[in-house]
Amino acid sequence: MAAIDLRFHLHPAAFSSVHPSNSSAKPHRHCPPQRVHAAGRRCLLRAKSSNGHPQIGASFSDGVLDAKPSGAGGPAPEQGEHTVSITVVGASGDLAKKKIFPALFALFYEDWLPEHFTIFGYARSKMSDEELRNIISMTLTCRIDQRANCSEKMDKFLKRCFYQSGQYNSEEGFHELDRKLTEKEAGKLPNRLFYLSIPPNIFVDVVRSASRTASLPSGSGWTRFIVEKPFGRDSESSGELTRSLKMYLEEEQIFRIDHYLGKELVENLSVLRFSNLVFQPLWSRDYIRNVQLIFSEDFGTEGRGGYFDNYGIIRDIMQNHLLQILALFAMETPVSLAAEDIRNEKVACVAEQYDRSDEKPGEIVCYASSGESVAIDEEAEAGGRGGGAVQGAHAGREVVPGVRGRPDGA
Ligand SMILES: NC(=O)C1=CN([C@@H]2O[C@H](COP(=O)(O)OP(=O)(O)OC[C@H]3O[C@@H](n4cnc5c(N)ncnc54)[C@H](OP(=O)(O)O)[C@@H]3O)[C@@H](O)[C@H]2O)C=CC1
Ligand SMILES: O=C1O[C@H](COP(=O)(O)O)[C@@H](O)[C@H](O)[C@H]1O
Repeated sequence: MAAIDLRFHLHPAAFSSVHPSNSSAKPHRHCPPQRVHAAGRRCLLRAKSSNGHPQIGASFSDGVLDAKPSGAGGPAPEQGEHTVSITVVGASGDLAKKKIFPALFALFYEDWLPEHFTIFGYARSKMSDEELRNIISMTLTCRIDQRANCSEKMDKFLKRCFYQSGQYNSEEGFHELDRKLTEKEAGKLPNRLFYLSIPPNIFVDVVRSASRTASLPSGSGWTRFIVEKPFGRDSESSGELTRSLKMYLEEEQIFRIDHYLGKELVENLSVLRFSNLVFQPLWSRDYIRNVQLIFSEDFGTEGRGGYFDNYGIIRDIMQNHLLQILALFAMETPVSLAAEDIRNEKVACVAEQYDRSDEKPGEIVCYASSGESVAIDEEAEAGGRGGGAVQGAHAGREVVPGVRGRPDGA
């Protein structure tokens, strides 16, 4: 069976400016991390997101789905019962089935969803509410610590799930969705979230149609959109995507998601680094010789062939998921855990790799599939070899926009 195996190799010299071996070279900025303690639950890092909402909160725990008045779409009313409607656009797809519905169920199971909520699936495929429920129920698991009353909870959850079929680029389907959402909101103070679980080439169509017909009027609750990566295939198309989205939305309404940042192991990386006196002094090129971030899947491209042909596996997971982990691993201590400060340190760290590639020591080496090393370099970029698909056991050279490096000895 074909497998995908990408390695991200970080040379120790990457630490050189980040953690100078001569500690007098740069004053060390100390910032103890703050954590949010959710009663009875694990500790979460508190980080403010770039659009003003708490970063963890932006993943549903506070201010987003608990329907407190906040966010774009006008101030939500202060009093009365609130309700939140979550529409998963692309509900028939892989991500929706594998991750989004199970994640929503996990939130429901742990009582993180507000009392009044409704979930809608939206896609072109024709299906009834019952058919959607059947599909969803196959992937729901009680993956949480306590599994008590799991099937009972699943039934309750599924009863709150509905389906609306429609096109992405026409307003008709979204009109009908709006009608059904209004019916379910039943006079409560509404808030609406649209999760775009669709290929990126139709993001703007959906935002245009949904914002015109199914978003809440100003003065009512908020309307927000979660956008999945990839955010374009290079910086030009990424800028174009943002400009297009902003024709219909305020920045505060747009939430860009990288689900790797929500993985417990990745979240814990910051805790491990900045909360441990044992590790802090050791986290430098003096003590770490080699770091490899390995992305490995034990299955083939499955339904992703067309997508990989357009974007490539490197754009799919490397210049987002793996680069984020690399940055969290190698960045200098941020002045605070506000998202802007973390982002600034990540950018500095990645820019450092870029700047140092001419001096040889800073390097990012990528191995695709069978272990063949893939240099991310300017020469490849100039040659225009971008975005080839990684399928089966062999991979071509690919270009990561804005990142370059060299393999050992090159
Ligand atoms: N799959 C994953 O694990 C992850 C995916 N992502 C991102 O999430 C998004 C969705 O991914 P995924 O669910 O895998 O994608 P899918 O290819 O499964 O597409 C989702 C749905 O979109 C509709 N669709 C697919 N292709 C087209 C098209 N060319 N034109 C119009 N509609 C189309 C289909 O629904 P219908 O025909 O019923 O309308 C499909 O069920 C992508 O941006 C991807 O990069 C991010 C992280 C992980
Ligand atoms: O973003 C993506 O990630 C998944 C892998 O996610 P994981 O949480 O299962 O590790 C990958 O399969 C998909 O192609 C990509 O778009």
